[in-house]
Formats: sequence, structure tokens, C-alpha cells
Amino acid sequence: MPKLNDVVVRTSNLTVKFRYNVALDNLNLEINRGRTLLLGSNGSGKTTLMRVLSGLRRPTEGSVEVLGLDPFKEPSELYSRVLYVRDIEDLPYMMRVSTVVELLSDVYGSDRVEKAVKTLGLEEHLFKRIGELSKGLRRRVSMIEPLSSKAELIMMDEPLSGLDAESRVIIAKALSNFPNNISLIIASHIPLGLGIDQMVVLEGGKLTYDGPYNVDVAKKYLTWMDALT
Ligand SMILES: Nc1ncnc2c1ncn2[C@@H]1O[C@H](COP(=O)(O)OP(=O)(O)OP(=O)(O)O)[C@@H](O)[C@H]1O
Repeated sequence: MPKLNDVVVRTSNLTVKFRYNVALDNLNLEINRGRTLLLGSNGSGKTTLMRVLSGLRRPTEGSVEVLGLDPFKEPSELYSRVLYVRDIEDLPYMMRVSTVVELLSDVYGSDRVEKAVKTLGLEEHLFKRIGELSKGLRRRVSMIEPLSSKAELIMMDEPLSGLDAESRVIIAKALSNFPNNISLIIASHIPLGLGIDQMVVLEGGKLTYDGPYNVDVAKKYLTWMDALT
């Protein structure tokens, strides 16, 4: 059993129902400090879980605790300690990358943000609007905040999916180099190495595996294309 302060997320009988389906089905889960891979096929409930954990969707039944906080009763403390990197389609399309950099610099300080921009190889794209960027570059823009932030827990949805080779390498390297004192929950429909401490697998909104990184479980989620690379 992990020590109490090792647990960053706890869900109790968590259920989220939509009109025609159940996205999370009576989920009892503990996620520990460190790097967690949240694996599952498309539609298995990964995004819904992260939305509940970041206070964006209320459970239909059950409860969650994130860093010991109730996201629905203590949202301001939650937002100061937890960061959820949303889908890149949510980025403001008309905004220039330089404006994103300025806004984030006001929050996290220009030193941290400039370092992140450099790590992500974005210096030559600062004048462009987000809507003009390729998917890989947009993903890199979405990584400026997690790399600059001082959050204790960062959740990311599919950070490596559908990227060109250069962006994939840059982001994978940035993820591997995250400081150990920041806990990461990375949702993905394909398995990722990246020094994973805990692997959680969801299928049809239910927990099907919870434990250390397991190659046999992971390889069921490798697509034929990933197997070639
Ligand atoms: N706003 C919504 N309204 C209705 N159904 C929804 C909504 N959001 C999610 N669902 C459904 O809940 C289930 C879980 O979806 P979710 O997006 O959490 O899965 P996922 O594992 O993140 O999938 P993906 O990898 O495709 O993003 C799916 O059946 C999905 O269609």
C-alpha cells in the first residue's frame, strides 16, 4: 500500500454517464506520485477522467480527490497546484505564438518561459498565428505552459499522437526531462516508455490494469504502424 502522501489522485466509485453511454463505470483508483501512463483505446474514458480530475466535469456518482483536494469545492487551490494540458484544438487559433509567450511570462516569469520556448524549438515560429501551425508545432506550443509551470501535478492528453518525427522527438525528450518532483499523468491510446512508474489501463470506462509498466499489456495497444518504428 502506498503512503497517504504518495497518492496524488484517488477516485471512489467514480461514474460519469452521458445520455447514451457510460464513460466511467464505478472506478476505484489510486494514482501515485511519479509518472503515470493512462492507457486505453479511443473512447475508453481517459479524457473524461482527466476532465473530472481537473474540475471540468462533475461525476454522475462517486467522488475524486486530487492532491487531497476536492476539485469541485476547492477549485482555486487546485488550479494553483494542478495543470491540465487540454487538446490542441482548444488553443486560440488567431493568437500569435509571441502573445502566448507574453501571457505565460506574466504568470510564470520570462526566464522559465523563454527556456521552454528554446527546449521546444519554437524561436523561429514566434511571429506565426497558432492556426497557421502544423499539428506538431501546435502541440509544441501547448507544451510551453507545462514546461514553465510550477504545478505539482500535470495531466496531458495524447501529447505524442499524430506528430511529425521532429516534434515527436522534441516532446518525448521534454517529457523525459521533466523534474522528478512533478507528477505526470499522460493519457495515450498507444503505449509510451518515458520512465513510467505506474500504468493504468481503462477499457469501456472500467479499470482493466493497474500496476507497474507491463510490456505484455502495453503491446496490445501497439498499432501496426508503431510496431514498424
Ligand atoms: N460530452 C460528451 N457527450 C456524450 N458522450 C461523451 C462526451 N464526452 C465523452 N463521451 C463519450 O464517453 C466515452 C469516453 O470518452 P473519452 O473522450 O473520455 O474517451 P478517451 O479514452 O479519451 O477517447 P479518445 O482517445 O478517443 O480521446 C466515449 O464513448 C465518448 O463518446
